[in-house]
Amino acid sequence: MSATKDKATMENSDDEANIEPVKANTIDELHSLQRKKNVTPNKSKNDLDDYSGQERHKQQLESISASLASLTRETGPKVVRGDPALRTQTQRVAHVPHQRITPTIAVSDSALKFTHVLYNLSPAELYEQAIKYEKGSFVTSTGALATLSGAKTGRCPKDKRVVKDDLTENDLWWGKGSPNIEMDEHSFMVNRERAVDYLNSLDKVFVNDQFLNWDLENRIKVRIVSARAYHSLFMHNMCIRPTPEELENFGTPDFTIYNAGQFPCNRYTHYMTSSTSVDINLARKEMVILGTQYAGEMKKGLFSLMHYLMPKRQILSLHSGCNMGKDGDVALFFGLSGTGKTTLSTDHNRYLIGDDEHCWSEDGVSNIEGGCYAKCIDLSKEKEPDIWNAIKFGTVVENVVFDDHFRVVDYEDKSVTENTRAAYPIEYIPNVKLPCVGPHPKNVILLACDAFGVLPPVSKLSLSQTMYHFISGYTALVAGTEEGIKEPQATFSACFGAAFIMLHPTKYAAMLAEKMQNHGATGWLVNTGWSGGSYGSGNRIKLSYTRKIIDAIHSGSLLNVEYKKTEIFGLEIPTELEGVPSEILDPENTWSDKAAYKETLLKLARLFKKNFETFTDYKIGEDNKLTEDILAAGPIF
Ligand SMILES: Nc1ncnc2c1ncn2[C@@H]1O[C@H](COP(=O)(O)OP(=O)(O)OP(=O)(O)O)[C@@H](O)[C@H]1O
Ligand SMILES: O=C([O-])CC(=O)C(=O)O
Ligand SMILES: [Ca+2]
Ligand SMILES: [Mn+2]
Repeated sequence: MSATKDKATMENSDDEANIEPVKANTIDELHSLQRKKNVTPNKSKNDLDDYSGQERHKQQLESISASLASLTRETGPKVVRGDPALRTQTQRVAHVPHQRITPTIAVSDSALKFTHVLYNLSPAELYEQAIKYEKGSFVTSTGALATLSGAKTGRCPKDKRVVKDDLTENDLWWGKGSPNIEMDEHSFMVNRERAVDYLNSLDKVFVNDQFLNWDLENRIKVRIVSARAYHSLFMHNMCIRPTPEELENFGTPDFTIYNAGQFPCNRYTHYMTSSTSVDINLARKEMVILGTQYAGEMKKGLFSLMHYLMPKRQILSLHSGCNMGKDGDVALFFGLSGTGKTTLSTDHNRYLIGDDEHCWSEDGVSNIEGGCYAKCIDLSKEKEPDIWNAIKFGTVVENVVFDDHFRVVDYEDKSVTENTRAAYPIEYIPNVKLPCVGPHPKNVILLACDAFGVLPPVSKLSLSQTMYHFISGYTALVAGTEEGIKEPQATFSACFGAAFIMLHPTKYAAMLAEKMQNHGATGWLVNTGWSGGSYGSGNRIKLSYTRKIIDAIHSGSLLNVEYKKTEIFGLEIPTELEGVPSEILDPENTWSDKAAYKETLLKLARLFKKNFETFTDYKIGEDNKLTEDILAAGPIF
């Protein structure tokens, strides 16, 4: 060790004459040389040098200040760009001399301080912020940023509120089964003020200006104001990232999220039932988050917004994955959480358009997002190589456990939660389709993870069956996976995303039926759940088998095989499929106890029937015949 050091010193002294003297007098000056100025992506080369650059910069700060404005005080806070802790940075120079107002009686304490705005920071900058200031932030062995989302490790649908006003009273779906729990405008403003005051009380906030929807004609500009680098990096990955030019001309956002998740709502506020509240106000084009730091609330809040805005433009919003084959054949993958949208749309032989949220317009499909949000529990390199490899620098991994020294993530560890997640930019998947748009779908695949083990691994659906299952939105997961065997829990979630829809499910269903009819798409029901018995006696269908099934759907080969009809559900099932043992194609074969099979099948059929009762009074679109067909397409017993 010391020998090497001596050698190095000697070599250095030999060369000494050739070495330039350090261009700094102090260590701080040396550090300041490390960072090149004016190469931040959101400044063009002449920005800040010329008048228009300064003007744009000023407008941007004013816009952010307006976003953060209190509605009971007169003005927005004084905002300035840059991290208050970084003394040597150029950004520290306050470019807002015009805002130097003398305090008057109407100005509150928060208007006397500057709120530093960290505007569209890069992943590297956000890593530094997270590691420095947010407990539980670590770099993993593959370079991802591990974070903790706090007490909430999943969404809180019971705490979601939507403002009921003249605009939304008739438009939206309210009441039984609806995810839209009402609140009034005043209570929204109470929560908004609380969030804004909290954010303004901080030294710094993160602001992301980004886009939703790859369909340029229907792109939505969103601004996310948050207090955590974790939230900013998550949204950087999940929304569409603007180019420097697009950011410069961003202008006023169409929708703004105030994420004050560290701070609770006040339970004495009308309509609040816990200290968590996730509030959407469509008229104000705003969303407020209090009392939960789970980042998925932002992603799915924006999805709710799209479920309102897009149908108004005759565009169908879909809780689905989407990919495209080499020949341009597009498939949609609908399904509730954990049924395989991300896993199956990420397919090494196909182009990924998106894993979770899409739009289907007159022109075809488009992804709403700029990233993917994959479940990580039990993630394995050989089964899901593309997702595995996407967990690298820039990716946020939430609530995973890793070893103390090498920071190698143990994907099997559920110590924090079973809902561990990775959020990465979509281009981290090698065969992504950029821009994330495609032609009209050829196949519409409905995924259900049936822990009862009675649904066939694959069935071909008629249009009315597709609509019946789309409106039902069935899956069955196992409640507690640890303490012994528990009964599977059936979940019905209309349109495979009842938590996010805004209008009545039949509105989306009618649009889907029309689009599928017009474009000749085929519907399929794929069970990614149990086979050979219910949870406890059977096993989850091997992912490799499901992939073979999906391959046969994509290639069209499954259209040309022999089918037989199942009893009760009346599903058309293939008798043979290459690469999949024929006996598993009919679930009845895989149950040793035939009576138990029949009983479980009937039990599930009754659950379907009961769930559908709420929809029997509704007409699907203008077509009476279709409505009748859909009602007849359910289980018969
Ligand atoms: N046969 C199978 N088919 C699909 N997924 C399977 C299968 N067997 C096991 N899995 C596992 O099930 C999970 C499916 O999760 P995935 O992330 O794809 O859900 P998702 O539908 O995208 O849900 P969300 O909307 O919550 O993101 C993965 O962890 C995957 O490894
Ligand atoms: O929103 C989330 O937390 C995860 C998700 O994609 C879903 O539940 O559909
Ligand atoms: Ca997913
Ligand atoms: Mn989802």
